[in-house]
Amino acid sequence: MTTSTRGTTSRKKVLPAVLVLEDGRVFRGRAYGAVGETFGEAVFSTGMTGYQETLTDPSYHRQVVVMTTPHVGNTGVNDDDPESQRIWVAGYVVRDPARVPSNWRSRRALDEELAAQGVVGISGIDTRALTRHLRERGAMRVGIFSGDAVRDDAALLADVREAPEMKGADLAAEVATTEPYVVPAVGPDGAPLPAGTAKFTVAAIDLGIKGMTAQRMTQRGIEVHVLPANATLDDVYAVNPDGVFFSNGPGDPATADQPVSVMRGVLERGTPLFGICFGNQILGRALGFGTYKLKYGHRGINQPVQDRGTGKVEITSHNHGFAVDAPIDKVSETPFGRVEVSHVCLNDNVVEGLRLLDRPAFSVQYHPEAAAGPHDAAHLFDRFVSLMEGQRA
Ligand SMILES: NC(=O)CC[C@H](N)C(=O)O
Repeated sequence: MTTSTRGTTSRKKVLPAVLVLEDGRVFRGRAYGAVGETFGEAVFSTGMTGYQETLTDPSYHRQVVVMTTPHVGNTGVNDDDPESQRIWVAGYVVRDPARVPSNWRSRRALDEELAAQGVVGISGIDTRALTRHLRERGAMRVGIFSGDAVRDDAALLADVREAPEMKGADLAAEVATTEPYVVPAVGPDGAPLPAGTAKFTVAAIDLGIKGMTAQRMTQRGIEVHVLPANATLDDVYAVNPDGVFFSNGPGDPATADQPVSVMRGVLERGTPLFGICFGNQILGRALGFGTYKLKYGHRGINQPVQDRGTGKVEITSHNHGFAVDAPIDKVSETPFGRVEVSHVCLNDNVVEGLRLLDRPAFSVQYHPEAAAGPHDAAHLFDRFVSLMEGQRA
């Protein structure tokens, strides 16, 4: 089996493709995007819109994303919506791709973009049947093969079963920046403020950060110092931060020992702290809770989450396959004081947020930055600002 997961040849004509799940189920369709072969964890996303944001979210590294919405690519690809510099999904599965993209911002067709970036996909399969299968059996390894990569099913299955699993995968450093960089705060007109004039400085540990997350902070007068995934506590305090942020990211949170130890140092010092998604799982671990793999995860932009403090329900954007194992009905005592589960998913009672009662720290498992998704939870960035203001008062 080749170790490459990226195809190279772009599609000139309709070529056959086959999707093989590790439990032996096979779907036959057409090549979509790059032609070749790819492997990853098969997961489904229920987002009806926002495919560009999904494709470029670094948390999807090594995952093959199945879209439950049948029509994909209708608005083409623009230069405004990517959440990072490239497409990160390992493969892409759609039912019925747009034949003619149409939108005023569109620059290219989605299948051309996938091909240009070497991302192997498949179209024309029954994505409802595939989604129901993953829902029954759980997320599992998958391969997509097209063009010359199509061989007999048994050989393909053997290759799929050799691919690495998501459980135990340590991936943040593979997607995060290797060099620190600064995203300047912006004024009301969106223009960057001169260095040193921002209201707050935040050290953001990049475990796979999305572009919109930094923007939600810079719009609130925060100068964001993005640091590599392996940043130390000294690196964090070298930027003299008012607050520390831990981002989303790919892989199994059980492997993220370095960020967990940095976070414990931040909690000890009592600096305001906010975590999103992977950052929520890291806060869970820093407090002494475990994490576990969900059967098929939450992915999409229409997931109902309840804030247990206010009782309010937010419709939120999700992308997680792991979750924090904390009791949802009681306040827990931890080495950093009392903590409550602040948010739960109404579909399955999974922990969606943590809040410390004795320190200025909180996190959510979902995506308040949206992109794509509703803006119901954007106020959480204001909560982070309030914690930093409170620390100054
Ligand atoms: N978006 C994220 O940060 C995902 C976190 C983690 N990789 C998970 O799958 O649960």
